[in-house]
Amino acid sequence: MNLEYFSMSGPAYPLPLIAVILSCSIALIGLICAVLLPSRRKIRDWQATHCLVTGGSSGIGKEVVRNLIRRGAKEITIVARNKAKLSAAQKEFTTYARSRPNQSSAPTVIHVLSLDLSLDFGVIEESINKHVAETSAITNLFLCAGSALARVATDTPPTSYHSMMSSNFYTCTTLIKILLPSLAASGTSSNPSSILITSSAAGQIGIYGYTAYSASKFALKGYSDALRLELAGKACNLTIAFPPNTDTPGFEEENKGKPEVTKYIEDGAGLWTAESVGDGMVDAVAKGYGFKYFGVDGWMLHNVTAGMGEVDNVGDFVVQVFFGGLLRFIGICYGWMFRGIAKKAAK
Ligand SMILES: CCCCCCCCCCCCCCC[C@@H](O)[C@@H](N)CO
Repeated sequence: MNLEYFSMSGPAYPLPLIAVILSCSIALIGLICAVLLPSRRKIRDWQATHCLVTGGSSGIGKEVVRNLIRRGAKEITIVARNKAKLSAAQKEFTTYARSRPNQSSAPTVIHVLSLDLSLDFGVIEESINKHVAETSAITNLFLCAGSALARVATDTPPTSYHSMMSSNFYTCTTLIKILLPSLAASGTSSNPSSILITSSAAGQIGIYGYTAYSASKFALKGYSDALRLELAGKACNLTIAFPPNTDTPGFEEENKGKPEVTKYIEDGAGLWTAESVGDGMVDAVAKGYGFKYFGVDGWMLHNVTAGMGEVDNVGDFVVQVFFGGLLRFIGICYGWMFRGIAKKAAK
């Protein structure tokens, strides 16, 4: 080999050297990713699924159900408390399923289950088991139920911490405890079962006015990081989603009494439609992604808060390993800005 070719003396010579170094680095990163990143299993046959969706009668959950119908899910069970809302949703979804274009399979069968997920574990377990016995085993779990309270700590009643944990966190842990054994057993490598947990962008960053809400959504992140390890080697995918503000009836409700500082900070990430969030979440589940974030802010937040969590694609691996410092710097600047806003409001 003519070493002069690589000498740094001429202006054109470094180029081949840079190209070699770049190709070797890309090959090395590719190799590391291929060996270390968990392999993603796609859901290929929705016609073999029975999806259980919590909060499926309105907001993001409703859009999740509509998306599953369009994908041709065989059965969907919607769990919610309000019987009237449930039966209206069942009617609406059944009509939607029958009118789905390009039907190559039977329309989705819609079941409803009226259940208060804050009840005792035993009561919920009995009701779910009875429903499964009357229908079929649940293969895909979509945990979309939840609520938000936006109050500063001094205005947050102690009971609200319990109610936030109850509606956002325990609803998930209870259903996963009941259904995990059958979910793990029903998945195969060509058609894995799946669990979707809905956290929030406020489950990645503590936001002014969300002491109780952020805490309950952060809890889901810790829980899912631990659960992901338990699922290693099982044909059951776990996806956790971190939506920003979403235009739903629940959002309208939470805005009543929300501190102005909270509104100002969260408005920065925009207001997403329930349809785009619901579709995005089901798409991530279908593709077997471990994490679902929304927009550029979501992308930055996900990568800057990755910590010791798993990486599920090459892009995130490269960003977290090589640009982590830069993102952290941007994060610190955002932090200064949020602090400045809160200080100004305090005055
Ligand atoms: C490294 C860069 C970091 C970028 C930070 C961007 C911050 C964006 C803050 C987004 C807040 C969204 C909060 C969502 C709250 C909803 O879950 C809640 N309102 C429920 O409806």
